[in-house]
Amino acid sequence: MTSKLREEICKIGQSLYARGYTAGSSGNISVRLPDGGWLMTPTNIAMGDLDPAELALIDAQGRFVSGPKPTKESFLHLAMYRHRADAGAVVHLHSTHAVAVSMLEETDPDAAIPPLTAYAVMKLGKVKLVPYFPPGDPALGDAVAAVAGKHHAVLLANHGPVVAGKDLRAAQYASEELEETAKLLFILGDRRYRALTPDAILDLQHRFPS
Ligand SMILES: O=C(CO)COP(=O)(O)O
Ligand SMILES: [Zn+2]
Repeated sequence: MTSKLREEICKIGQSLYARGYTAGSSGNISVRLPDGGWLMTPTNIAMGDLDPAELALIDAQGRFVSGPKPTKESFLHLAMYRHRADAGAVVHLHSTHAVAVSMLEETDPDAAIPPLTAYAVMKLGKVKLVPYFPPGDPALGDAVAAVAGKHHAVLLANHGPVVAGKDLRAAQYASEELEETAKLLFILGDRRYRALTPDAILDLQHRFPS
């Protein structure tokens, strides 16, 4: 069970890295274990270089158990889980277009990604913009904790998205949807566009309850 999860974390990390969803040593992944603990990616490693035997194990109390030193954003992941009992995995990326959206003055802090497509609405809900704090700063965890109960997808200002899902695939798919929707925003640029109407959004929420 754990070995399958370890392989899945690395496979998805490698896939995200290979397709340019996060670069350098940025990004991290965590998965909740059946015993209440977590597997987390190590700090300072490219997602393309993840090794199933080299993941950090954290216990149900959030204490480091074994493996390499976990991501410096471990408290940020734990903040998401603490406020989302349904979350089985969290993905954090520095995906380029989403980071760019996080810096735009015009970005709505309560709905950072507009409802451009059905999948953006279905996979993300309303994306909350969280103010800037340095990576690894505990204040970042507090800021995410404050909004995690209402938002499973948040965008850290001048940094990148943090997305929780019921399992790792769900968190991956939602993270990709966030980046692709941010990319659409820039493709549209200054042109006037039609986003989904409130009625269309309600209809999607009814058809695809999260
Ligand atoms: O994205 C990152 C910091 O925000 C990467 O940090 P880690 O290498 O510690 O996971
Ligand atoms: Zn980061």
